[in-house]
Amino acid sequence: MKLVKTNNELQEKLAILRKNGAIGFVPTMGALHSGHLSLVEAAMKENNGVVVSIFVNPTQFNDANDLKRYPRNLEADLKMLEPTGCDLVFAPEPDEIYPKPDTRKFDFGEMEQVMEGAHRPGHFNGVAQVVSKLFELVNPDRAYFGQKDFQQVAIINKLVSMLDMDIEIVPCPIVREESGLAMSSRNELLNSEERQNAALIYKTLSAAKKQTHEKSVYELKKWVTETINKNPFLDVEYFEVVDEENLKPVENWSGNTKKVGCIAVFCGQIRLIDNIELTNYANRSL
Ligand SMILES: Nc1ncnc2c1ncn2[C@@H]1O[C@H](COP(=O)(O)OP(=O)(O)OP(=O)(O)O)[C@@H](O)[C@H]1O
Ligand SMILES: CC(C)(CO)[C@@H](O)C(=O)[O-]
Ligand code: BAL
Repeated sequence: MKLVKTNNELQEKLAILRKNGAIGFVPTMGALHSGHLSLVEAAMKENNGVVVSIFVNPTQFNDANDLKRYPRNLEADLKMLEPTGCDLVFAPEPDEIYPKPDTRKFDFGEMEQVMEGAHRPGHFNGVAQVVSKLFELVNPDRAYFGQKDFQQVAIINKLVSMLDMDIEIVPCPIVREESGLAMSSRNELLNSEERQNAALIYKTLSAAKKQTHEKSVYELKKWVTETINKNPFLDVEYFEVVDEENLKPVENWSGNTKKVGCIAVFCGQIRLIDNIELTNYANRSL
């Protein structure tokens, strides 16, 4: 495993790696955990060379405090990555990615006007700026993204089609702590009491999944929000039920496409997201 910090070094090593065959790419913001490692493992299975990037991208943060306190620990990240056998770790400084300010504006239409897009203005524009830049630099055959960031996967799919990039986007399942809490770098910022209470988020989503036959979408949204808000550590920012394919909020359970419940919850100062597939009529034997 080789650490590279500049684009020149990256291109030099990539030229050698590419001779072996397909390149898999895992973009991250570091503070790695088993969720990230599952993406790297998937990439290792399906490609001949694997590149992981570690870059806390300033342009996707809509909250300056969130950026300031975002956990960073390159040394620990490299220790975690070593046993995966990945080939290259690209950990650039901001100037390497943004030699001049990136003023590009991406238009994802309605897809970015809900959930994370609505509550984190400019977030997906920043994600698109950095991911398109990283895709240009790494030029991978496949890129791996976690379904914890459910809306992000849809945005990235749209990005590659908008930019006509020949990159397969591979969505990977959510990895959870034993308590059910979705693994997230931001979990490191929770104290132990907060972390214990945050487990209620997934517990409630799992219980909600069992109630779609007896509650309307409206009733379920109300129940999830009230159940979580009863916990003094937690404050729901949104719980939305959307169509898996177009991310449009749905008002009833009908239709053939999957419905996904997506949530953002403040646990103290820390904002956590999670989601669960609520219905899958396509696979249900009626
Ligand atoms: N629990 C998880 N399971 C699967 N994939 C995950 C998980 N957590 C993060 N990922 C994925 O890892 C990639 C890098 O994410 P990122 O570095 O932002 O980590 P993170 O844990 O999501 O951090 P945070 O949510 O605190 O920003 C993204 O594609 C993200 O969806
Ligand atoms: C894709 C990504 C690495 C871009 O900074 C980030 O949004 C993330 O970690 O999910
Ligand atoms: N994993 C999403 C990155 C962010 O919260 O900015």
